[in-house]
Amino acid sequence: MSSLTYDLTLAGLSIGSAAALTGIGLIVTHRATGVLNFAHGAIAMVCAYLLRQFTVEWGWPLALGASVTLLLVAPAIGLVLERFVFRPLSLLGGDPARTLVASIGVFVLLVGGAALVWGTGARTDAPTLVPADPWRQLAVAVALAAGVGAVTRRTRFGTELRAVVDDRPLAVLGGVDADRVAAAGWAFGSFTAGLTGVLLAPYVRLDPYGLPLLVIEVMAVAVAARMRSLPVAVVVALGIGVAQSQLTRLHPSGWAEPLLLAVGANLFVVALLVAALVLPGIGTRDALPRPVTVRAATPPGAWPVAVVLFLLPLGFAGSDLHTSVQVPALGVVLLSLVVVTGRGGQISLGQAAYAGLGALFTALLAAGRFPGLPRLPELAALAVAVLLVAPLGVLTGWPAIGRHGLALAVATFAVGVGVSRFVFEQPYAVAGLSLDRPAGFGGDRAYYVLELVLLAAALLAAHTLRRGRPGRALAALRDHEAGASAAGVRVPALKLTAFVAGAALAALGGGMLGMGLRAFDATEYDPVRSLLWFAAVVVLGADSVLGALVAAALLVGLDAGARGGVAAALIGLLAVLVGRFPEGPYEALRAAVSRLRPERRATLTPVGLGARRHLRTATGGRPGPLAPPPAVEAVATTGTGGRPRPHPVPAAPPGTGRGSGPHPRPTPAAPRTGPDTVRETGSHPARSLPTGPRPEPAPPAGAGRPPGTGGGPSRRGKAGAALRGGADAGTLVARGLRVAYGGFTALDGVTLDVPPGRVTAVVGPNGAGKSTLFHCLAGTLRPSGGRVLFAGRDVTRLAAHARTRLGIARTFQQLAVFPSLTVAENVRVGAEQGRIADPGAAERALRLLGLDGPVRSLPAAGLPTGTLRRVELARALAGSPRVLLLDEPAAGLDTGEVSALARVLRALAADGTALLVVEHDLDLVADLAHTVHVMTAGRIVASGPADRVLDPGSGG
Ligand SMILES: Nc1ncnc2c1ncn2[C@@H]1O[C@H](COP(=O)(O)OP(=O)(O)OP(=O)(O)O)[C@@H](O)[C@H]1O
Repeated sequence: MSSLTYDLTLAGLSIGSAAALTGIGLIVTHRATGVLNFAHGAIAMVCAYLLRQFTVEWGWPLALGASVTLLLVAPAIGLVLERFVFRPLSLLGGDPARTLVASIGVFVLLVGGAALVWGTGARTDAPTLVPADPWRQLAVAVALAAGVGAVTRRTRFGTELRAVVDDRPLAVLGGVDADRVAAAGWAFGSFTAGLTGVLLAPYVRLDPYGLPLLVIEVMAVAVAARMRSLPVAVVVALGIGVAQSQLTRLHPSGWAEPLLLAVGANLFVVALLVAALVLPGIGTRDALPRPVTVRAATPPGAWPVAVVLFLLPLGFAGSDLHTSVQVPALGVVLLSLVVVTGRGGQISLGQAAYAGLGALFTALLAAGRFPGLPRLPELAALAVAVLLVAPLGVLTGWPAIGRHGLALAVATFAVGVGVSRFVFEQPYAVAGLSLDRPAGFGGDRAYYVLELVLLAAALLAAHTLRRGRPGRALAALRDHEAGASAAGVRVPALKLTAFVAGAALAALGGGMLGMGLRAFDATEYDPVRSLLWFAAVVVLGADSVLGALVAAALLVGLDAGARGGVAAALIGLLAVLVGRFPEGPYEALRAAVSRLRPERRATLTPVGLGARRHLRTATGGRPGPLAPPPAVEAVATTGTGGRPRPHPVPAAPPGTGRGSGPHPRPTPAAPRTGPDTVRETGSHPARSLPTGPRPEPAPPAGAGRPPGTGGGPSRRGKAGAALRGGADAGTLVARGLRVAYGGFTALDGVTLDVPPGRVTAVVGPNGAGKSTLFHCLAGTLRPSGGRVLFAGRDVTRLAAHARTRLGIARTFQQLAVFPSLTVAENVRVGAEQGRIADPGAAERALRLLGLDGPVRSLPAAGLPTGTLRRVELARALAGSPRVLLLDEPAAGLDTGEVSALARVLRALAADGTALLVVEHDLDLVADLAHTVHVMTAGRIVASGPADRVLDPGSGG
């Protein structure tokens, strides 16, 4: 090996060792606690500053300073974080979105705190702990990895750690002290962070922003190791380190030279992009699309106050006015996060990249340096820049389609870092670039007026995106992605739209910021800003436009007078605490105030209680359609105290499977109830829904309609009838469906028909494959073999939302409502995204399910299960479906509610809808279904009319 190669390899091993340490720390913390610690780099930076403080400022011996820093302070930071930040969150359910916000909060808090204490300037006198000897650094990293590996594999603690990682609740039940495991994970993770910081500090710029970012960039190492394997992390870290070092020998020429040089110098960033965007999402706990925030209530009178406050700077002069110029611009940037994260529920840690691109493109366009475009006046340049940046929103929108939680956080952060390193910091893009304000708006006051106009336009855009149809779809996406898809929301397209709109808004704000400062300054759009802005918007109520404006004013105002870092420290502190107040900052404050005034507590009824109170009023004393009729209610409360247990599910062919307990015998044919009956239920549902015995199976669609068809929910009925053409129009068919999970066959050639006008039921013991079949029909699972046909069309490869739009609606076994939306809005989502745009459909569905009283205006959050089942069914019906798939619709309902549900379902079948019910409650199935299929071990083992299949005595 030539001496240059050898030297470069050594240098690379040195960098790689530091990266390996970071990877080890991140993985250990993640494994012990499930938290991807974004604050890792900030802890490293704080420890580096502390060691410098002890040795350089206070003159301590290096060994003492290093011991105190690494063995006392660093683990103590981890323990404090575990005890006071993350343990309370894990007690609240350990929602990854909230722990992510908290870890970003810690990052921002430490960075802000360090800036406050040590200033923002870079230090070049950090003490050298381990001389620039790569072998020693490598030895440290390898020894640590080996030590952790040995502890994990060989000790009791390691067993406990693995138990907690596999299943925390189960481990706790088994006597493992999960808090102790988490505390040890945090202490060790912080120790490695500290070690990384003190090792790196002498060789890089030690400043509050740069070092943390440098450390967090090497997160690629841990992501590439799937947050699990320490040896993989170490090997990847050393490999990238050495490769990056060797690449410095290359001297490419030609047009690609600057880019290749940038890639060579930023190989960890390239690795982060690859690991975050190409590899599948990390971890199993990252796939929770729960909202980061709830709907924030706007305090009364807040808007007029905000308007006055935003007009106030017009009376300022000098530096105050000059500083104020940043507020509207930052407000616009933060509005982009309100749309993407607040309303759409999509974590975006790369928003500064879009803001920066907005400023950069504006500057390039105004300077006539944008390839292929002429020089433009400033305002036109800003407008064109917004249009150019908007489609780049797919850079983060595309990963969001398949990623949630942590995986999405890492992917968007990676994009932000990539843009920063490969565009903003490259001389070829930004050298000699200046940016002026539009002609006529050169002065601060005039420019501020222009900004207010642009802010108003951005507010209008944000308002449009948050209200009305797109706003409801976005909120549905945020609240329950699968539910939104089932309601017909085109989830992938909507995510892309949200990110594109977010990119456009951020670009506008970024351009305004650049013009305000009269320069493109890359540090204004540093990836750390993304984290700060994200935290600021989340803590001030992510779905609140006003919150974004307040955040902008706070961020600019706090940092203007005092030392830099105050705003970051405050926002960080709030972000650390925000998970404790899931109801939102304003509500938390209101609740706190109310605790001081006990006599007013009654007015602060929690949503659930308030909802119930309203519900009683909503039904006006008369039971809704799914509420028990009085007689049943009396039995339910005085008799068995609940509904009778369902019969055991038959596991064998007919004639042997039915339980011996009493059950309602399938009753003889009754007069058919026509759709008119259903319509009448709009006003008096409980009384006018068919209460008699099960109606005769309706003839197949197209084979003639019963009298009374002309009425309707009946516009729906008519539309449905018009669309139902031939004999199999509207029939959902499964043909030879096969699904295997690994080597286990869950569906083994299942074939069945779900014809219009009939209730088809699937029953079977646990694990028979009913849910798997249901998922194949609904489009949430693609079978490995067989086909799903609807109205003669092959829909096997069609996504869930596309099937909904064709007319295949579904409900969920676990409720899938949108808690932040009102009952009426929940149902409207179904009507707006469904098969046919029918403005009256939502109202009819609300009436049919008895949700048209005051309950319609209540948020779904906290309503009782019975009501929410009605909401879900109403949402499905509002899309005017031709097929309705119901997964255990009776789960959680009491006897009266089940009877009422059965009446509604019968009426729907009578109206020509095809119904498939997967149900454990055989009484309900016997009462409702025309055809029953019995499943066992992935196969249908018996099929036929309900009375024959379910009743052993009937000799079927
Ligand atoms: N994602 C999965 N990975 C591996 N196995 C799975 C998965 N989902 C289901 N299974 C297995 O496939 C089989 C069928 O499951 P499925 O949930 O479809 O049954 P089911 O009849 O709906 O049961 P239940 O009535 O309990 O809901 C079961 O043995 C289950 O353990």
